[in-house]
Amino acid sequence: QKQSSKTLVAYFSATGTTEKAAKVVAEVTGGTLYEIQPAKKYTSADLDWHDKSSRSSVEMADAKSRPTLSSKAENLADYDTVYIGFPIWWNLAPRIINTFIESGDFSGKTVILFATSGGSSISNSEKELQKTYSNLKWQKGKLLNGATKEDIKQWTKK
Ligand SMILES: Cc1cc2nc3c(=O)[nH]c(=O)nc-3n(C[C@H](O)[C@H](O)[C@H](O)COP(=O)(O)O)c2cc1C
Repeated sequence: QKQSSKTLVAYFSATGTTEKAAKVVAEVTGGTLYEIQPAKKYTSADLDWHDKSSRSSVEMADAKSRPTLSSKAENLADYDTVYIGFPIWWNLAPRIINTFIESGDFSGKTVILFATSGGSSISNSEKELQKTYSNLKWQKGKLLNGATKEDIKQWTKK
């Protein structure tokens, strides 16, 4: 178990889809699964993207929004590869992903994104995070909509 502790699979999931993908990523990489949890869980009203005043809309409209984590991020020192998974919101990563990245020391670690969405590709979310945190050692991420365990195995091998 010791050598497998080198990969962390951190994910945020509001409705469980990204969580399913994250579990497979952790399984095939032998990584440690870690849920990024907001201090205040998102209700379905919070997730209503048709409502401009819903919590998710307000957060996504504000690039500086940093929703609070329920606990301090996992001790990153043990890991050299960190996968970060999220649902795509507004063609971006939810702001809590920014909170997570800013709460830990990722220097020297390989950071790899994955996401699920209703159809949007990961490109814009990835581009924006890579631009904001240009000091990190990024490796190409992947949209895992409908990905099988075999697909994920092939991708994580690279
Ligand atoms: C607030 C909000 C905004 C969303 N914006 C997008 C979007 O821009 N593009 C897209 O393809 N899907 C969008 N979705 C759909 C989610 O990305 C998709 O349902 C995802 O798989 C949910 O993952 P989860 O169950 O892990 O939370 C949005 C969902 C929510 C709640």
